[in-house]
Amino acid sequence: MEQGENQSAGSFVVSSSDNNELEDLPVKERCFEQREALPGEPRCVVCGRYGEYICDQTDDDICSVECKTILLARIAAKTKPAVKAAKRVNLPLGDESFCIKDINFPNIPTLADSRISSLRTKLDICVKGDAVPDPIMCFSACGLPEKLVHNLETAGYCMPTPVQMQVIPASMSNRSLLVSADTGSGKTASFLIPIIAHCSQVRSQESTSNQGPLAIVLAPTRELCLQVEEQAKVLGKGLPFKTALVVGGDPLPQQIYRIENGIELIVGTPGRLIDLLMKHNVDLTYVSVFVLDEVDCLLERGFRDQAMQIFQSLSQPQVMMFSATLHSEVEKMSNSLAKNVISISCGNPNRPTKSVKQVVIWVESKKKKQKIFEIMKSKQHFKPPAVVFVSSRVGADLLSEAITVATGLEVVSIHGEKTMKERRENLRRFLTGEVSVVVSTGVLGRGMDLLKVRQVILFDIPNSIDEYIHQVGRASRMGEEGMAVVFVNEEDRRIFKELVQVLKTAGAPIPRELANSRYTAGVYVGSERKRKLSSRPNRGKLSKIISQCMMSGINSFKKHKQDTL
Ligand SMILES: Nc1ncnc2c1ncn2[C@@H]1O[C@H](COP(=O)(O)OP(=O)(O)OP(=O)(O)O)[C@@H](O)[C@H]1O
Repeated sequence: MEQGENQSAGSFVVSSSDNNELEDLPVKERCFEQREALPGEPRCVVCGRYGEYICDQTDDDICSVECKTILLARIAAKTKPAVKAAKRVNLPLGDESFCIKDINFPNIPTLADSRISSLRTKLDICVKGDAVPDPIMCFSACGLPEKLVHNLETAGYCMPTPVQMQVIPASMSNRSLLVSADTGSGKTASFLIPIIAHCSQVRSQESTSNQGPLAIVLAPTRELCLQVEEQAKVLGKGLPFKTALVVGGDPLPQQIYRIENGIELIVGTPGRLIDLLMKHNVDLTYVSVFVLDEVDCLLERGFRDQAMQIFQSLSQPQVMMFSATLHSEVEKMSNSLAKNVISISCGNPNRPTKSVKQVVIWVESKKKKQKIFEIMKSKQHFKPPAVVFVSSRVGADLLSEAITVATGLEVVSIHGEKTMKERRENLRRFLTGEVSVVVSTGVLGRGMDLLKVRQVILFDIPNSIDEYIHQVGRASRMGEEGMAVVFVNEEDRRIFKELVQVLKTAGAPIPRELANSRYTAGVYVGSERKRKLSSRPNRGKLSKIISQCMMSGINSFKKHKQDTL
């Protein structure tokens, strides 16, 4: 692993020398003090961390006194106790401190403030706001329904990611949230888990015959909505929790029919949801949670009015806003949507995730096609499955055909002009491994969890550095290492300054033409870059790729009209 890479995952991983040191230490009191289990090592049966502590009353491996208490409580109840859902409370104004405790295990002490803040530092979590609830260390620690905890385990979620550790308790205390965290860090589950807990609690307690939706998740693309709804169904399985997908391209009557038959969560794109609400009378009285996923995109011109219109039809819901890229304007706008918002930031938002190696190649537009063919024909450089991002719909179709002709690879394209059926089918073929390359416009750039993808190629660099961060992020999930190959030339000068900053921060090589361009004037790319380069163990390989890729190509590849999300 290269220096500085894989920090978010690295915070949980210890080297074997750290390992020996830790094993001599006394029994850990709290589960977060324990390290992650290395492959083949015993795991704590409660939280999945290293199970170093053997509890006398059982043969199970346990990591700490905290998890021992939980385990003993479970044993005492003979079977696993039915976990009661946490009560959703409205905090009285001026309340100084509030902490989510596991109501099933009240004997577990809460941490002192100083230890909470050192825990947050350790997890790379920053919070802003009044009385922010403490982070949780395991899913069973904040009163989630037992079935939901079971579904999480089945999905392979042994323990929460840092963003989930902080967002879940904050959300369950009914507060509105503005959350920024790295791409691929688990933001989706961080809002779905509290939504599912809330919906199933309401439905199991409800005496009225209300079957209207209780929560709405808005996202900017159909594919992202599809993915979020799919994940919601997996996590909510077996609970009184049904979902409706409201996106364009699918028949509206079916969506209406589904909602009329009773659902808890609507996942939709703003345009189609507005359309549905105008044409049909959906009772939104009980919608108490409103999520804006990719909020910076949803509050941009184009989506903003629609998102606000939907928000205004709700009665003071809890608002949760998420993105890997957030700036001050969004923060200001978020305050107009909700009061007393908690801001949570995890890892390194507003930058490409450290897990992705960025290889920027200076290549003239007319040589781009030849360059991508060279990469895809090279066993060394091509790491399928791969996503290729382009700026136009026509470009996506032309390039996918050209790659097939030049390399023999089967390639599909996805963009806004295809029918929903085609988009679904092409995404399915790519995700199931039937085809190894997808050429896409920005529609796959944000939020898409393309699990096996470790390589993205930015054939056309996007218009903004934020979209760049999201597209690069498709090459890594949960801290897995990936690579982004980025084609750049003078035509992309609008983004040069920010791109150079981003590359400098990541210690990535900067092509000579980019470093010397007058459009990067004012951005220092001198010795610091050299120092960073020389400390990278793979620099030989990287510079070889760059020099190879700088060799020329063939025909021009026309830019076509910009695709919109
Ligand atoms: N606690 C967990 N344990 C294991 N895997 C998890 C956990 N939480 C989420 N994941 C997995 O991590 C991957 C990334 O999660 P997710 O798509 O929510 O990231 P994200 O932060 O929304 O990224 P992006 O900003 O790119 O949308 C998914 O495959 C998800 O299933």
